[in-house]
Amino acid sequence: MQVAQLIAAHAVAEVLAGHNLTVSMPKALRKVKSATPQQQAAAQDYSYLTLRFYAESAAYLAALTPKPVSDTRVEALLLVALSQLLHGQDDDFTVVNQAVDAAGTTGQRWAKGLVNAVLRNFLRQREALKADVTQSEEVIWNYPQWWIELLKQQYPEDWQAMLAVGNAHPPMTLRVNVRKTSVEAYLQGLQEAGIAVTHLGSAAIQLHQPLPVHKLPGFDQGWVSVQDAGAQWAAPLLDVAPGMRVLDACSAPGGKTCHVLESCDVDLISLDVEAERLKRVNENLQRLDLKASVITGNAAAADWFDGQPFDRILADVPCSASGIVRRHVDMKWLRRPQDLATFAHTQQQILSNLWQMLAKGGKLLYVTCSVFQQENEMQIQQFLTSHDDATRLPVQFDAAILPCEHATPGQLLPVATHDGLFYALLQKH
Ligand SMILES: C[S@@+](CC[C@H](N)C(=O)[O-])C[C@H]1O[C@@H](n2cnc3c(N)ncnc32)[C@H](O)[C@@H]1O
Repeated sequence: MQVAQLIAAHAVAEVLAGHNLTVSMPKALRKVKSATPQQQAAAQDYSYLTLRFYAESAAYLAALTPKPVSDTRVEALLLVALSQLLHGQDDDFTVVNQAVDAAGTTGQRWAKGLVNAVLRNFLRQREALKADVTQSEEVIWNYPQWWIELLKQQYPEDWQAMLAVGNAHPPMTLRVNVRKTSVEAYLQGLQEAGIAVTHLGSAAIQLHQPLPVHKLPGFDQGWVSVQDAGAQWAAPLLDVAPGMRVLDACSAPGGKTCHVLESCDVDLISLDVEAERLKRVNENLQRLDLKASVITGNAAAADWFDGQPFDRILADVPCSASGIVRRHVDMKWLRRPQDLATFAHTQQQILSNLWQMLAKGGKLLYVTCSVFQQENEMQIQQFLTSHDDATRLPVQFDAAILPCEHATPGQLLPVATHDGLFYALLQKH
């Protein structure tokens, strides 16, 4: 899998230079056109592994090299191999040999010798180095220190569990499209296909092992979608009724838009600022046999609005994604503490603008996939102080319907069965 290590190194180097993995990975795959699907999948796994345990691998690398590695791709290759040696499944000597071969293709003549020396020294000195390397919290938890401090301050009881769950593999959860089939019939189909699952409640079914979607019974026919169980709270909390005029203001790729439409016949506008991402909304609507008006527009502006107030508005606003870091492992290293104020400002602008489009008596559901209170509770408190026509309604997570462990008012903390999300329901009077 030297090819896989090389692709992962390309992707990791890009992330460390400040680019998202969702952009970096396809770019890295394009660089090595000869990669087989198996090598591409392994490259994806290696890049996730490396970014999940980046602080630890980087600390070992610093301890093993007297000065920083001058070539960023060779440095990334070493980080990939060290992560595999620390946390991967492959045999140590295979990892080292493949990394040395991969180094030979980087065009740096010194790279093979360096990679060989660093990795073999690691295998020899691993135990001796461990005590020095694993001193800091950054290395113990594999998060930046500011992130650890913020969670400690905001969640004194739960911060360790939250950090640990963010480093675990995310679950793959399905949502049955109850317009096309029943949950019972779909569970039966999964059993017949030999796919082991747990029915979490309502339309949410968790796979014991992730699968490519096309291997799921009826996926192409729209019987089922992939959606985290925590995200499946949005549609019921929005409390829609037939015929209502509904806006999903930040809708792409359309998970919540489709869930709302599966649950009720409403007149729904699916808005997003990114036209490219809206293509996914259209694909999902088509696959699931659902209808919405899909519009490109800015939720913080009104140039797309026809002046008819909405009965319900879903504002699943852009955020730090700190509640879904196990799915976006690059975010731990790309986010900066000052980003929270920027997100909070954008969220406030979107919220205030959408509020004007809500009918009297209407409800707005504010959602983030963040655990940071600047984007959540503090945001809503600030909104309520400046909008005296707003009442906050209780958000009732009923564990008998869907899992909601560790829920503080509106805040689902990330746990094994669901992501970390925040919900606030506001009514206009
Ligand atoms: C958390 S994602 C939404 C996920 C979606 N609700 C779902 O369930 O599939 C946030 C979305 O907000 C969009 N967005 C960011 N800023 C926006 C703005 N000013 N107006 C509208 N959409 C925006 C992003 O393009 C992104 O698709």
